Amino acid sequence: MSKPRFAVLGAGTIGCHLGGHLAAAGYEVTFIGRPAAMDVLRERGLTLSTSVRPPVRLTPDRLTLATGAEAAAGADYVLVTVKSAGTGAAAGELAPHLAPGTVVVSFQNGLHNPATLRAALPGRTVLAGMVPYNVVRSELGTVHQGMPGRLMTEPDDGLVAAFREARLAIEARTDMPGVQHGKLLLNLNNAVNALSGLPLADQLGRRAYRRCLALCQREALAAYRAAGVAPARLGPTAPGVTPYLLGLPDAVFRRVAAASLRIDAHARSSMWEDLRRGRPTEIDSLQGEIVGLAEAHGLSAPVNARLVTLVHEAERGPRTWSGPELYAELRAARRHGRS
Ligand SMILES: NC(=O)C1=CN([C@@H]2O[C@H](COP(=O)(O)OP(=O)(O)OC[C@H]3O[C@@H](n4cnc5c(N)ncnc54)[C@H](OP(=O)(O)O)[C@@H]3O)[C@@H](O)[C@H]2O)C=CC1
Ligand SMILES: CC(C)(CO)C(=O)C(=O)O
Repeated sequence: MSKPRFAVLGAGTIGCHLGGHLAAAGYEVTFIGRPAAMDVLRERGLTLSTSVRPPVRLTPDRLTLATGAEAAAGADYVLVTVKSAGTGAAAGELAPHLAPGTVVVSFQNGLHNPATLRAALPGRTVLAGMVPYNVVRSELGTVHQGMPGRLMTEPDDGLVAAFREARLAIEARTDMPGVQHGKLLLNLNNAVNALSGLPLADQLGRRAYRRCLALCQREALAAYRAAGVAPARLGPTAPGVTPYLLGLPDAVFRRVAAASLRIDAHARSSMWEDLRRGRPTEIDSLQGEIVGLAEAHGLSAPVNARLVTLVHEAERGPRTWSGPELYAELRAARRHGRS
């Protein structure tokens, strides 16, 4: 049987990581991205690095590069890896070109991307996917995976087989809404990390920042309870226990969380990368979701709301926050119920 063909719509950090592994394994992959990003790949090729394996280098002649969604025509699988705010536009661009039966997989953070794609792409199969680990663009043409982890997707045998052949660990899940809500709890750290300006390992090693995340997660868990949402357990601890662990002193936390904190020194949240590049962030799809969910159920989420405000301020002019400063700011927001 012939190998399935792939297209990646949104060939940035995650798109290059996923598409690059598939291309390295001999799959036909069309990378669709912005002209400037595709120029870099055309000149430098693509390097996939980690701290644990030798890098994989794809020379430019091994990359099929495009800048328009029409290049996805003929793909069996289209991996959507644009930021959440770009999903509606990407879906509209794909719609005229995808044959019935094409499988579209959202490997994005946030809760609503698969639904947005389904609404715009009738007759195609849209699957929710999830990337649990961090990838950063460490230098031009290089994407670096900074921690281990297993991708997740709604079941599709062909997709799972191809990813596994490409050495992308992946698990088929039948509870993707729970997975997405569990991932959102982890993504509440994106804002804390972005405002800290620190690598993830360093930031998570500091109790004051972890306490900021714990405040966010407590509000989120209350909103989930009110909404009847059961977040999936994605790590060694149950979501309800995590805020407690986050508050432990540094030395104790390091011992307890050692297994889940195999994060190398390069790893940063995708929101940090957005702020660094002067791009809008996904804050409205992360903390913003918690604020909306809380309000819809008669609750408030002032800590998450304050972070929405702080990150929008940082989009206009970055500033970094020390852990104690940010924790004091968020506690004040909680006390006064303000954003
Ligand atoms: N990076 C990470 O470690 C992780 C990211 N994720 C999630 O994965 C998703 C992708 O993130 P990431 O890879 O970091 O984002 P990037 O911004 O690096 O990549 C997306 C790329 O797609 C481009 N793009 C947007 N719309 C289109 C379009 N219509 N046609 C062509 N290109 C387009 C963007 O350009 P432009 O900026 O000009 O719009 C950008 O270059 C997000 O939802 C993120 O939260 C999940 C887990 C980890
Ligand atoms: C992996 C994680 C949680 C943190 O880097 C992420 O999803 C992101 O950066 O967007």
